[in-house]
Amino acid sequence: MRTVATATFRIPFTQASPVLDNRLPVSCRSVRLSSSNSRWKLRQGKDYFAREAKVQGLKSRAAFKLLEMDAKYRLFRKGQTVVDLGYAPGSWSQVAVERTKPHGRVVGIDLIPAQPPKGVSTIQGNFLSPVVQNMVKDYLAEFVPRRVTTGRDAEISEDDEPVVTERPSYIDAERAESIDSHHEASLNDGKLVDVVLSDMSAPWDQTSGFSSKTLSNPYNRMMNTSGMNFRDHAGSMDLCLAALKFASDTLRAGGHFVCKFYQGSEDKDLELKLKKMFGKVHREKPDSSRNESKEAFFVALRRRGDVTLGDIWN
Ligand SMILES: C[S@@+](CC[C@H](N)C(=O)[O-])C[C@H]1O[C@@H](n2cnc3c(N)ncnc32)[C@H](O)[C@@H]1O
Repeated sequence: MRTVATATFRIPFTQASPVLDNRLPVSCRSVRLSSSNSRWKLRQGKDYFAREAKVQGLKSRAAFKLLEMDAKYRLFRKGQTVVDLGYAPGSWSQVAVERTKPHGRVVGIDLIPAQPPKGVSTIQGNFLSPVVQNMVKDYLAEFVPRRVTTGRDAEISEDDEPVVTERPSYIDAERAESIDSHHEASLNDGKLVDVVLSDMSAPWDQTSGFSSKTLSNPYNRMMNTSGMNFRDHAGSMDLCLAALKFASDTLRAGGHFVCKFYQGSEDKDLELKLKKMFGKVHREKPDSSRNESKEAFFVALRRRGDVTLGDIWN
């Protein structure tokens, strides 16, 4: 698998951009009023994270949201399998490739066609469709090698803190390992994914610029909120629930789940569901997420292997 050429990403935690000048030149002011597209471009130009993404070769400023969450919760490890739902244009996938190399696997799914970032396998389709979800599962079953899990060995990485325990006898250790690995194998049956990410949000319908759209620069079709809070909230709940169902089928015990949502009346219910399936659940609003946006993220850590969808849906 190919890997991203960019070295390490820097995470700016403080919004160091200078105070923006409201007194724009007349030409800019007229552009500002002309179309939402131009407004978006103008805002991106002034945005610290958007500029920094360009400098660091990241596909979009969204990368910094995931980098912040990873810095706080250590979501990734070397060699993991990551599924990135709504990956386009691909900055989260870039982060996942970087953090899981070498030997990591990143699979991205998106509605719209986009150039996959280096090292990422992608599927184009509507993730709300069961056909597309099955396609992703088939892809994983075919291309992700089953991890040979011997007791706790497979979970230990060099990042883990050393744990000092009393050594059991050889026979006890063999017996415990066999029980552990059988139990774990049955819990992880068909579950091949270590981290499920979802940054999905419904793209705007494209109304202009059809002739100038390219695969490598699809971003302005992905400006993602309708401006109607309830519609954005309800749409994001559907996408999060689809992502959670998928995670329930594919995420290994101990795996992590991150999903974007637009805050509203139903997010508490989603949080309760997540709390039943994961050891710890955090609500996050990263510094790089725009203040004026109602977007936020659930970071759900350590999937409980014995909890199924039936247990959390009441
Ligand atoms: C904010 S963008 C994701 C940005 C991405 N995380 C990055 O870092 O580059 C949201 C993406 O979700 C995708 N999306 C929305 N609904 C979807 C669905 N039902 N199935 C697949 N992708 C979807 C959109 O096409 C869009 O590309």
